[in-house]
Amino acid sequence: MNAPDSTPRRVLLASRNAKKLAELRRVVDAAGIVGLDVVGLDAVPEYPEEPETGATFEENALIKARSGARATGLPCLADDSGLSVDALNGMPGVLSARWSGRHGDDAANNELLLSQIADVPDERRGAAFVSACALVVPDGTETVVRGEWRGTILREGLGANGFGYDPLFVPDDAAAAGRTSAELSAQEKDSLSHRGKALAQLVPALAALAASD
Ligand SMILES: O=P(O)(O)OP(=O)(O)OP(=O)(O)OC[C@H]1O[C@@H](n2cnc3c(O)ncnc32)[C@H](O)[C@@H]1O
Ligand SMILES: [Mg+2]
Repeated sequence: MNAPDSTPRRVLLASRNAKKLAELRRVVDAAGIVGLDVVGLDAVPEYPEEPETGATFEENALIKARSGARATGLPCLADDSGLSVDALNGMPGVLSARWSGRHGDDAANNELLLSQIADVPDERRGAAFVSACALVVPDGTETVVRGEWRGTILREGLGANGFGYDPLFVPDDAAAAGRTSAELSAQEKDSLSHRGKALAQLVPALAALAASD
């Protein structure tokens, strides 16, 4: 067991998306795991990142977590996530970050998505945010989990919190009370979101890591 005064175990969160990174860090911190020191990519020497070529969120999360663990020798946690729209057969899916052709251009991605489903009636505007989170430990242990968050896509954006497609997404949950994900507080989003649900399943593996030598 890790004695309370022993050196905390460093864990790398491998994301280049500052807002996603903040969510990952918040949820891991809120889990209150004693003995973990969660660091971002700015705390480690730069390493070449492999392209996210996987066909699934799980494959991409593993690509990111494996390359971080291999390059740094640290346990590495990565998220691959996106929005799967029913009327688009699950797209943008793994292409969510670059749907408009410009990686990370949230406004352009949202605008393109809205135009693509402009003719889709309200009752068929269902979608799910999906997050796969992978934890890879340099000894070879790999854990991959998935969380999903169902909701409906609006016809225009509302709210300024969160990131990505949040202004367009009204969660099905009664607790959201018809607000978009960009109108929820950080704590409300974490308690309902795909990322919150995925990370909750990783807490035992993270706790085991913190307690290991
Ligand atoms: O790969 P990293 O470096 O972590 O950062 P990224 O932004 O490229 O992340 P992904 O490849 O996983 O793509 C995720 C995209 O899906 C969308 N997305 C994921 N989670 C979201 C959320 O909670 N709210 C809104 N949009 C989200 C958003 O467009 C993200 O850029
Ligand atoms: Mg990415």
